[in-house]
Amino acid sequence: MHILVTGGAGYIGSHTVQELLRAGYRVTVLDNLSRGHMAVAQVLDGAEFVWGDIADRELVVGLVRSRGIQAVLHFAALSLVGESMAEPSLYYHNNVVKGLSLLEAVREAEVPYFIFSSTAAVYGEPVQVPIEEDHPLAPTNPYGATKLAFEEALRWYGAAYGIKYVSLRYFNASGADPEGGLGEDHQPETHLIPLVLQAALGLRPEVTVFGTDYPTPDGTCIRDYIHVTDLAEAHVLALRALEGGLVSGAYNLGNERGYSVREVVEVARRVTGRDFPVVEGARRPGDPAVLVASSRRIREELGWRPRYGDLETIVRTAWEWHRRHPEGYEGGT
Ligand SMILES: NC(=O)c1ccc[n+]([C@@H]2O[C@H](COP(=O)([O-])OP(=O)(O)OC[C@H]3O[C@@H](n4cnc5c(N)ncnc54)[C@H](O)[C@@H]3O)[C@@H](O)[C@H]2O)c1
Ligand SMILES: O=c1ccn([C@@H]2O[C@H](COP(=O)(O)OP(=O)(O)O[C@H]3O[C@H](CO)[C@@H](O)[C@H](O)[C@H]3O)[C@@H](O)[C@H]2O)c(=O)[nH]1
Repeated sequence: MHILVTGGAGYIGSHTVQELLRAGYRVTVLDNLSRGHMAVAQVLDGAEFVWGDIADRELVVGLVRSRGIQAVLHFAALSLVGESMAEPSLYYHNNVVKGLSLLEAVREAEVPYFIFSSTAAVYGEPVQVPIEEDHPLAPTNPYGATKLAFEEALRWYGAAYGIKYVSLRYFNASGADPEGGLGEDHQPETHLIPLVLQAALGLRPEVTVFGTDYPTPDGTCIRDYIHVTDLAEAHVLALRALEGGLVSGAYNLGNERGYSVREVVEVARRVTGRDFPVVEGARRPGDPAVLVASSRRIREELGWRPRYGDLETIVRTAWEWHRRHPEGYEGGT
């Protein structure tokens, strides 16, 4: 089966392309490189890379028809909570307007299967933890709102046009390919674990804790960190399940265990054996206090089992990559 992966030059998309290739799928990546890395193509040399935009409907329809594509895995998006609060227009345009254009191309070319990268941010501030899939959907930031808008469009397109889909609601993706070829490299970096590791490498003077007055045991935000390879494997499972007749729907993906910002810093100090300055700062607008998943549904229905579930392992795999690629992909693969 031939798969189109949008955003496959980015962090989670590239790790998923690797798992798809290992599982024997043929893969074409579509990425406009607005946030991704051409160097990923050297690591994933079994995949075809096409430089283009998801909103280029003619290009997408042409790729689907010429390659006989049967499934689209849609990672391409802007995905930073803070940036979305400052620039909602960017987020509505890229994630919703361009996303809908992609969906139109998928409908026109009659692609049967679709997997969407959704997010814990669709839930907003949890009314109960761990969060199950039927938790109210009330995003607290434009990023989550745009992801929810696309999820809903997909649901209605699925019902009306017969597209079989899965929306995977990831919690905090982290870690790096344990075999060392792929890692996390965002420019600028805003994610906690790579920032902490860059501080441990001496590439940043300090780490700032965003908010110490949250209603949590140590006052800092709690998140559920999930290894990127475990996420990637969930896509392969979801794809196989769709091929086997799975009913469309949404699944959470997290480790069902929350860590505070301070706990992440402590784990990073232990794993790296290095100390670095940590300063306390203001809250970052749009951040919910606690996000912890229940992944019961995907475990029970698709048999998903995380292989790299504990935070030390997650941070260790990320550390291995950052140590070898202090300047990210631009420093060479
Ligand atoms: N990183 C996380 O913790 C996390 C958590 C939940 C959900 N997600 C979702 O997972 C997906 C991937 O996240 P990531 O961290 O790998 O992000 P990323 O920025 O590393 O990758 C996104 C890729 O999409 C590409 N892209 C963006 N807009 C495009 C467009 N219009 N046309 C073509 N390509 C385009 C970028 O160039 C980039 O390579 C996103 O949809 C994100 O919302 C991420
Ligand atoms: O310098 C920093 C960076 C982050 N944080 C905190 O660390 C936590 C994690 O932040 P970050 O790594 O930026 O991830 P999130 O903002 O939680 O968002 C990620 O996880 C979401 C799902 O939970 C996804 O939807 C998003 O795409 C993805 O970026 C948050 O509480 C931040 O406030 C800090 O305290 N200091």
